[in-house]
Amino acid sequence: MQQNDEATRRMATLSAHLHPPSLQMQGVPPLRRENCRAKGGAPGFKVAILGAAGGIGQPLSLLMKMNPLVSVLHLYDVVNSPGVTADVSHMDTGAVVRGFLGAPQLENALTGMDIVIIPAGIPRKPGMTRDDLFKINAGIVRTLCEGVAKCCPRAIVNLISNPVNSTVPIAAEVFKKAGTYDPKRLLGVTTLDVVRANTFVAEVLGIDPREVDVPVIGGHSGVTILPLLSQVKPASSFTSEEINYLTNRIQNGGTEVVEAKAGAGSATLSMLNTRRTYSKMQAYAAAKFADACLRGLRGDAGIVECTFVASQVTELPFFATKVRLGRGGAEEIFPIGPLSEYERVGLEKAKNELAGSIDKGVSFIRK
Ligand SMILES: NC(=O)C1=CN([C@@H]2O[C@H](COP(=O)(O)OP(=O)(O)OC[C@H]3O[C@@H](n4cnc5c(N)ncnc54)[C@H](O)[C@@H]3O)[C@@H](O)[C@H]2O)C=CC1
Ligand SMILES: O=C([O-])CC(=O)C(=O)O
Repeated sequence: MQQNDEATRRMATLSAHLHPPSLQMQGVPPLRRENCRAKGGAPGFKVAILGAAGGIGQPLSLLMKMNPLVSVLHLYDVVNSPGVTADVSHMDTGAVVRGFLGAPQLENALTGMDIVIIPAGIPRKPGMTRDDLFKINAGIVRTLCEGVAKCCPRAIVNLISNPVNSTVPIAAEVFKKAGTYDPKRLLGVTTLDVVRANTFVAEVLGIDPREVDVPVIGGHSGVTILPLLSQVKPASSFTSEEINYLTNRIQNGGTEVVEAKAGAGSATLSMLNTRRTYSKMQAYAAAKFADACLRGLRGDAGIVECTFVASQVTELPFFATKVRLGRGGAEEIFPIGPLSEYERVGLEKAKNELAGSIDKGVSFIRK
């Protein structure tokens, strides 16, 4: 019996070689690819990246392929996913990689996934706001989330596509319509705001950024990005000049990169930040946030990250705060905590702008 299994596995491996991922994507269905997992490959989670051939998608695919918690990695895009898939699939790490190209292959890309990461959509050019991306990205996110609702309704969704303040409400409405909405499983990725805040605060304090933890609440655009400098760890005090400088720099970090790239896109590399380590190996853990979700799914205790999520901490239906990630997604949402007067003023501005962006997303689906 065991011999038969081994023979089947070898045949499937050979068949996979004769029909590599790039060919299968042209219509040849994968032949029992589950038998092609590297021998001894650890069991893990199934992750799909939608928009895998893009500026964020490509390095994210690389890092997810290196994440020991991932056993199956599906790379979907409307262009160039065969090349990215062939390339990434040659890495000698455990995850089995499969590629999917274009709308007819979306459902296969999504079926059975535990986590779906969505960086699909256009990025900003200088002079644009994130909201200027709504026209194109809203429709992209709607279609992809309809696929999620149909094919992997229990998956945890990490939504990266901008404007996050509107695309998360869009996704929620799509899932509500389909009857699959679980607010704990829909997470807008705001980790980059925390990453920037940690970096810029560390620069001011003259300490290692890995030792700094700055909660960033609200949303992911301009004044909706509200760093809580009064809650920085290690406990630190700042002059009002420093508070102004840091708040503005953190709120405009994305624009700083868009302008420096001068038309060639927005932040991609800093999206892939991680500062964790796995045993002896440096953790190439994709976006820090996806890795945190995977550790939550595994059942690790004490996984806390900021994310834009359905929430009751303010009167708004969505708000970014620290949450505890677990097997069910955002299992606990932490309160904002005590604010300085400067932050209280900032919170009102953030809520005003967020309310409009959330409504815009909701009406896009309800109209
Ligand atoms: N949440 C956050 O912190 C951040 C969000 N972003 C956002 O992430 C998005 C992606 O940025 P980049 O990777 O730099 O852009 P990019 O243009 O390099 O890549 C986007 C990819 O999405 C693909 N795509 C377009 N329509 C698609 C569809 N219907 N289905 C699947 N894939 C599709 C494109 O073919 C392309 O490969 C942008 O909206 C950007 O604003 C960027 C940085 C940070
Ligand atoms: O600014 C942009 O357009 C991309 C983004 O969300 C960021 O870098 O925070």
